[in-house]
Amino acid sequence: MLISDCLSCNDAGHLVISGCDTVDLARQYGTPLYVMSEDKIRETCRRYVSSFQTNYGGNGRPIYASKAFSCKEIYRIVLSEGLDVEVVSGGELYTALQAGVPASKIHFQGNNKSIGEIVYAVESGVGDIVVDHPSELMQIQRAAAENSTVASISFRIKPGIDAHTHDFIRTGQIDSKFGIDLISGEAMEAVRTALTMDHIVLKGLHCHIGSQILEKEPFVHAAEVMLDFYAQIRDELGVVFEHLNLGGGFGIKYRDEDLTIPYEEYMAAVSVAVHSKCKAKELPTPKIFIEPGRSIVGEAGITLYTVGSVKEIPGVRNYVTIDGGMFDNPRYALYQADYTCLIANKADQPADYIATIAGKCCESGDLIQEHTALQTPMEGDLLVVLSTGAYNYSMASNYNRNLKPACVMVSEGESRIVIKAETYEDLVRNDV
Ligand SMILES: Cc1ncc(COP(=O)(O)O)c(C=O)c1O
Ligand SMILES: N[C@@H](CCCC[NH3+])C(=O)O
Repeated sequence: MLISDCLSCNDAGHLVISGCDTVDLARQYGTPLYVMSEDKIRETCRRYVSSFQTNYGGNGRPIYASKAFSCKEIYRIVLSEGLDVEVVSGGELYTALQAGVPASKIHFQGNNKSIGEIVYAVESGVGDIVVDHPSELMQIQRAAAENSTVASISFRIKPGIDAHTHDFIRTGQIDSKFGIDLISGEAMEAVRTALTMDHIVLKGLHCHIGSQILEKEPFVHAAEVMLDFYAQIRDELGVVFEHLNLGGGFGIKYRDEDLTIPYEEYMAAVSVAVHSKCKAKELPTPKIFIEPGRSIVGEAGITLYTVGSVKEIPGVRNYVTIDGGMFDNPRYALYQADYTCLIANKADQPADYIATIAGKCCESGDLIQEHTALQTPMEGDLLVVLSTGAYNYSMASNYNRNLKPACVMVSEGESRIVIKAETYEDLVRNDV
C-alpha cells in the first residue's frame, strides 16, 4: 500500500519518509511540496552500479536520464554515486555543468537540438552528443571545425521495437519522431558518413525503446538487434564500436498491483543476451551504458498537498480539491497516469472513501486521480500522492500563474530545501 520502502507510518498514524514525519514537513515548508528521499535515490544508484559489476565486470555504467528530475542537487547526488548524466536540452546541460558534472560525463540527447545547443555542447566538450538525424551530424562537424576540436558522438538508432506502454511514451517503433531508422538502411548510411568526418569521432550507438516498461523481453530484443547491427557494421565497414547505450525505460510502482521487475533482473536478462550475441557474432563485448530516469527518482518522491473543499455530488462522484494540480503534476491530464493517494495525517486508517482528486486550475481536466480509495478526507487534511519523483517537478508549469512548489530532500530523519518555492516576483521577472 505504501509502494516504496522509504515510506512508513508512525505511532501518530502519520506517513513518514526516510525518517521525516510528513505532517512536520508540511508544517515547516508549506504545501504543495515535493519531497524526495535521498536515501532511496542513492540505494537505487548503488543497485544499478553493482549490477554492472555483476553482469559486465564493471565494463559499463548507468547514466541518469535527468529529464525525470533536474536540479543541481540531483546531479551532485548521482555524480557522487558514480553515474554519468544524460541531458536533453541546453537548460539541462547548463544545470548539470553548474552543478559540477564534468562535461566528459555528459550524454546530450534530443531529437531537434538547436544550432545554439549544438555549439554549446561542442564548446563545453560534452563527452557524447547523441545524434538523432543525419543533418545534425553536419551541424556538429561544422561546430567542431569552428572550434578546432573533435566531437565525440553516438547515433540514436530506431531499432523497430514496439514496447508495451502508453502510446505517448513509446519511442523505439518505426513510427517514432526519435532516432535514425535501422531497417531502411538510413542508420548504416549515417555511420558510413560519420566515419569519413575529421571533426567527429563515432564511439557507438544508442537506442531507447520507451518508458514505464514492465517486461524484460523488449529490452533483450533491443540489445540483440543492436548487436546484430554492430556485427553488420564490422562486416561492411570494418569498424568495431567501443560503446553501446541501451537506453532507459524500466517501470516503477505507482499502485500496489503494478507488477514491477527488480532492476537486477532486467540487467541480468539483458547481459545474458549481450554476452551470447557477442559470442555468436565474434564481437568483443562493448562497454554497456543504460540510461534510467524514472526508476532512479520515481518511487523516491512524494507530493504533499493541503485538502481544500470536499464536494460530494450524490450518485456522481466526490471531488477532493487540493492546493496543487496539473501545474505541479500534469501526468493524469496527459496520460491518465495511475497514482496512489492517501491522507498523510490518517495513514493508519482504512482507505474506504472513493474520491476524485481535483487541482485548482481553471480546467475540468485538472485531475490527479479519479475514483481512488482514500482515508475519509476533511478540509485541512494533508493529501499525499506517492511515486511522484519522476516527471512531476520536471514537467511542472506556471499555468494560471501558479507557483512551482519547493522540493525538499530527506535523509535519515533530516530535511533540506534543494529547490526553493517560486515567488510572485519570479513570475514577473521576464515580463516587460
Ligand atoms: C533517450 C532517453 N533516454 C532515457 C530516458 C529515460 O527513460 P525512463 O525515465 O523511462 O527511464 C528517456 C525517456 O523516455 C529517453 O528518451
Ligand atoms: N514524461 C513521461 C515520460 C517521457 C519519457 C521521456 N522520453 C512520463 O511522465 O511518463
